[in-house]
Amino acid sequence: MIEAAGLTKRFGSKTAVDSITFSVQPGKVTGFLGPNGAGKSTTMRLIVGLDHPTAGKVIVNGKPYDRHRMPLHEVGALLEAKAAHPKRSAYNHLRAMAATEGIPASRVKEVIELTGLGPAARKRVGGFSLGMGQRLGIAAALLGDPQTLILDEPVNGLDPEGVKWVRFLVKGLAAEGRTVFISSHLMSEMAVTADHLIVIGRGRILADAPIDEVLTSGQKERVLVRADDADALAAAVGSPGVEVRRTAADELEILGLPARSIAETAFTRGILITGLIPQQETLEDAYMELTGGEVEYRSGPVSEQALPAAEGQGK
Ligand SMILES: Nc1ncnc2c1ncn2[C@@H]1O[C@H](COP(=O)(O)OP(=O)(O)OP(=O)(O)O)[C@@H](O)[C@H]1O
Repeated sequence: MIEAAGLTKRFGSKTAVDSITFSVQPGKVTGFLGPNGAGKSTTMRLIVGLDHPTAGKVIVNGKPYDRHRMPLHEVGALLEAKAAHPKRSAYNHLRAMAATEGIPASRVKEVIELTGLGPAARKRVGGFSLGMGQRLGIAAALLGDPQTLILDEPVNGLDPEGVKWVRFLVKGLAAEGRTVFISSHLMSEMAVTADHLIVIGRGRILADAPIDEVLTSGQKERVLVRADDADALAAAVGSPGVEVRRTAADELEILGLPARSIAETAFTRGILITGLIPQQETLEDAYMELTGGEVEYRSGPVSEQALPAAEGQGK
């Protein structure tokens, strides 16, 4: 179990993590979701003692991370891919880690098998793709067969097969009663992987609830309606709590009323409805609703002048 209380981290004038309190329970996958710069990695680094809080505290399995005598057996963490020495082979990297806590070579072989690293295990880590680096990071996290796993964006760089594999792996680990805390900026991934979600934006917790609750909270019914006289319909349905947007000359998007009551209103006013389509709120809509005001880096329109420079980057 992970328990944070008033956890705060400031870098100069920047507050990366702003007095957050939460607990991550064993036996389920808890997703840690938030846009870029929300404070996910910083929180995870605080949990495993790689950074020290400015205020508040966080404990794992009852103690601060660095008070555990055999931390690899307590907490496995994937914090940044390719944390290994580039000239070392994956096998030697894992062996060296294992040696620090007396973990046998047989376990190193096991995690290599488990993470599909087999064919690359003797190759230098420096030549690894992002995906292979992620697999190695996950192998390292699993080495001590820990009760708690903390994985920062584990599907980053993985191919679809790899993404599925991570999903299956973390669900299996949670089903064994372990605590699994996994960060992502992708709602779609969390929706199929996590049982519980903690949503963070600008260092603050925006939601902390079972996944189904997060996905359905704050949803307003949304219906797309086509009518011969859209103006008359807009006037007829207008009331506090109902939002009406004009999407075309004969089309309205109505929020806050079920389709049936729109149809009834139109019927009693003699307005002909030619289309009535209830809209499903997408996962991304739910996510945007939660994090909308809390995004640090917002995409803007790409100007034509900006394009050549952007193309030149990374070459
Ligand atoms: N060492 C540091 N020095 C200064 N600012 C930092 C440092 N580490 C993180 N920050 C800032 O703290 C904020 C939170 O960063 P963090 O990396 O924790 O976010 P994140 O949610 O993990 O984002 P991403 O999804 O982009 O990895 C950002 O504004 C970031 O620029």
